[in-house]
Amino acid sequence: MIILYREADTSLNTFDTLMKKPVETRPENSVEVASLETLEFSKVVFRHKTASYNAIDDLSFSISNGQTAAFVGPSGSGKSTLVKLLVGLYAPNEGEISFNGISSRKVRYNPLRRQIGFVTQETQLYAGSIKDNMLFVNPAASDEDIITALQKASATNLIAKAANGINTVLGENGMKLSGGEKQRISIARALLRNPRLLIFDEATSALDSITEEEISKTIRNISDRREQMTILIAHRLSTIMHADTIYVLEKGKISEVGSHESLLARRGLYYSMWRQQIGERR
Ligand SMILES: Nc1ncnc2c1ncn2[C@@H]1O[C@H](COP(=O)(O)OP(=O)(O)OP(=O)(O)O)[C@@H](O)[C@H]1O
Repeated sequence: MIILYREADTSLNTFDTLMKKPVETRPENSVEVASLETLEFSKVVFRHKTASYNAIDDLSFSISNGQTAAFVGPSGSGKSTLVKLLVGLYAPNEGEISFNGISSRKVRYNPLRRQIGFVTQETQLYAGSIKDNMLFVNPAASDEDIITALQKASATNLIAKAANGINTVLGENGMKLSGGEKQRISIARALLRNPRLLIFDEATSALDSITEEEISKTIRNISDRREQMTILIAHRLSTIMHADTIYVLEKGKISEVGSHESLLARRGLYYSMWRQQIGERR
């Protein structure tokens, strides 16, 4: 886990830096999606400029409010590229991405991005209080909003042991947090946006297996509340097995789709990844 305590005026994390990249240079990007309820990829093809193959190849899926979709697959199968397409950092070469049925070629991305909460394996907190770290994403949030978000992220023990509650200062001269505690703050921060879509991108990959299990449970509780759409991206299948639909990616294509049980019954790539990971844990 990479932990950075940054100055308050720098970006929160790499993804937020990326999210700030302007994409609304075209006048046709004028339609605002007020409350994101559905997301659809339809036969999307994307090729990096320097590549001779498609990173995303004829990919179709859809998700609507309350549902959880997971994407798994070997390194290089296109998981990161898919997320970048989703938030408009890349535009499809072919096919269509739509939000509430509106084409990505027409939507205004900045209001859309404000409805997306993102948790990565890189937890970046800056030197300031827990509250400062939370307000960064939603300056209008009240103390009560912050505490509710921390509760949903199962971070109440952390607040109970912090000397000054949410006003406790973090960082080199303040309270030191474990990897799991930092990740809980990161999850609470994503929730404080009241996101319509939550993306957990390898959110437990940098944690030891006991902490991973605890954080996975928290992620599951959050997605089980069905208050938003949830997208899980992970190598470790224990983190995603509860998803409504699991998509197995191979070389940019969906090779298998289904629930955990149905994919195990297929005895394909998902099954072999599962067998391998169970073996590693023994
Ligand atoms: N900027 C880029 N330029 C050229 N090719 C790229 C670029 N980024 C990714 N690729 C290629 O696109 C394909 C998909 O990569 P991507 O990073 O989306 O995979 P991934 O499943 O997220 O991998 P990992 O699990 O290792 O993060 C790979 O073949 C990768 O080499």
